[in-house]
Amino acid sequence: MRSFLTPLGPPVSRDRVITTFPKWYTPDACLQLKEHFHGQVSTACQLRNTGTIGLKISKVVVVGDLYVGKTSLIHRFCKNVFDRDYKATIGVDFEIERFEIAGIPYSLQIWDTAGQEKFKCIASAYYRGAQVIITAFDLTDVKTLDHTRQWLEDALRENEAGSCFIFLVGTKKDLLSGAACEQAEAEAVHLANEMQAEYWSVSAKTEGWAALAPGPRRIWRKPRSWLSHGPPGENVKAFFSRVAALAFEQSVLQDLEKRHSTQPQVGDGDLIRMEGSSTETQDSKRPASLGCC
Ligand SMILES: Nc1nc2c(ncn2[C@@H]2O[C@H](COP(=O)(O)OP(=O)(O)OP(=O)(O)O)[C@@H](O)[C@H]2O)c(=O)[nH]1
Ligand SMILES: [Mg+2]
Repeated sequence: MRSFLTPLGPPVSRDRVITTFPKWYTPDACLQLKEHFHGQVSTACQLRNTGTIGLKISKVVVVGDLYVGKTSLIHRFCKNVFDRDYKATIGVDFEIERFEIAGIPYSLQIWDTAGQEKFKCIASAYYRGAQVIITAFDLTDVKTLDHTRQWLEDALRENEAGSCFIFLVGTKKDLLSGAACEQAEAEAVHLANEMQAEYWSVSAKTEGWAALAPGPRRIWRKPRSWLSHGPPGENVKAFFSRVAALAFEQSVLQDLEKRHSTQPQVGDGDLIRMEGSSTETQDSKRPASLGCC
């Protein structure tokens, strides 16, 4: 099927290609339990009938207290780096990440906002038009979890109710283990349900094979730390893939619905034109978005 269809833009890096629907972190606090793309979305993607979605950039805003690790989370995903030194974000910053989802190009514009009170009014000016709101807190600091309610309220004030996907993200997972981690996650899952958010625990710090692998001549085995921490930036890539897939699917469905509602219905006009009854074909009457080129 793909071979005779025109490619939509330059290819993206391999680790930004999403072919199967990414899974939730915990079924106890997730936005959708399903494991596949919506049937209509899969069909539209196969036929490349996704309208302008391939050109669309969805806005994601990341909010939360200062020092919780918002910038670190974004930098781990977009640049695969981790900086131990704290440099407060002043106002806002953003990164654009390109994906290919079910064969269709798709981009996220990820807005990193300042957690410091003195920058709050600058940052809040950028909340509008978000398709995804990520509220971040530090798993080792319960105060920051309490504050996520307020951050979310502020972000929602600038957006239409019910129009955004909400995520609650516990950061610095590497600093907690065992019962302490379970306790922190249980509290967060409870709050996520209250907020109608999906919950994820992540670490921007965990290093992968690049830092842990022995010299190039020796046979490299999966480092022991991977067993508990996984690859670099535990859950970071999985989390953003989930964000991208949910936002993408919603965009395609909205686009299909919009196009369906603007299609002429039988009986809409004065006459029902029979096929071949006029020199003007039905195709020439279709809205431009349904054309093949
Ligand atoms: N151990 C550990 N430290 C982290 C992690 N993520 C961030 N940090 C550290 O936490 C500190 C704050 O991180 P930032 O990402 O700058 O925090 P921020 O939320 O962007 O802060 P503001 O920009 O002031 O709102 C830095 O010293 C980071 O190195 C993590 O996953 N694990
Ligand atoms: Mg920051």
